[in-house]
Amino acid sequence: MIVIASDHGGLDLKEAIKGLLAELGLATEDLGTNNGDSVDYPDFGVKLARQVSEGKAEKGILVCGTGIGMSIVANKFPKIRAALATDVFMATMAKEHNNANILVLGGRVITAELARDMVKAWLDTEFAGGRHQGRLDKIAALEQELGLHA
Ligand SMILES: O=C(CO)[C@H](O)[C@H](O)[C@H](O)COP(=O)(O)O
Repeated sequence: MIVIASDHGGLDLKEAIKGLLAELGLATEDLGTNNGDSVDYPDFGVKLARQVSEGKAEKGILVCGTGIGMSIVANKFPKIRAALATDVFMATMAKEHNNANILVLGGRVITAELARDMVKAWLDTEFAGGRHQGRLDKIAALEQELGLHA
C-alpha cells in the first residue's frame, strides 16, 4: 500500500501522481488534502509519516510547495527515511543508497511529467544494500540512542 498526501501547494502534483499510481495498478490511499484551501503541511505530513513509521503503509509520497516542510516533518518519525528529490537521479539514489520509504516532491518546483518519471524511478529501483545498509544501521542505532520508537 502506498499512501500519498499534500498540502494546497502540492495538490495538483499529488493528483497527477495518483493518476500514475492508478495506471500502474498500485493500491493507493490518499490522505488529503482534497481541495485548494490553504492548509498546514505538518497536519498532512504527520498523518502520512505516522502510517509508514508504524508499518500500516509500506511507503509514501508527500508533496508540498517545495517539499522542504514535508521533509522536515516526516523525518521526525522513527524508521522514516524521507527523501526530497528534484530530478530522476536523486529519486533513483533515494532508493538505491538510502532505501527511502517516503519520496518528497515540490509541487512548485517540478513538472508533473518529471514527477511521473521520478516516482517510476523510485518505485523501480532496488536498494543496493552492502555499505549502504551499514549506514542505515547507524541511523537506526541513533534512533535507539535518542529514544525514538515507532
Ligand atoms: O512547507 C513548505 C515550504 O517548506 C511548502 O512549500 C508549503 O507548501 C508552503 O510553505 C505553503 O505556502 P503558502 O504561501 O501558504 O501557500
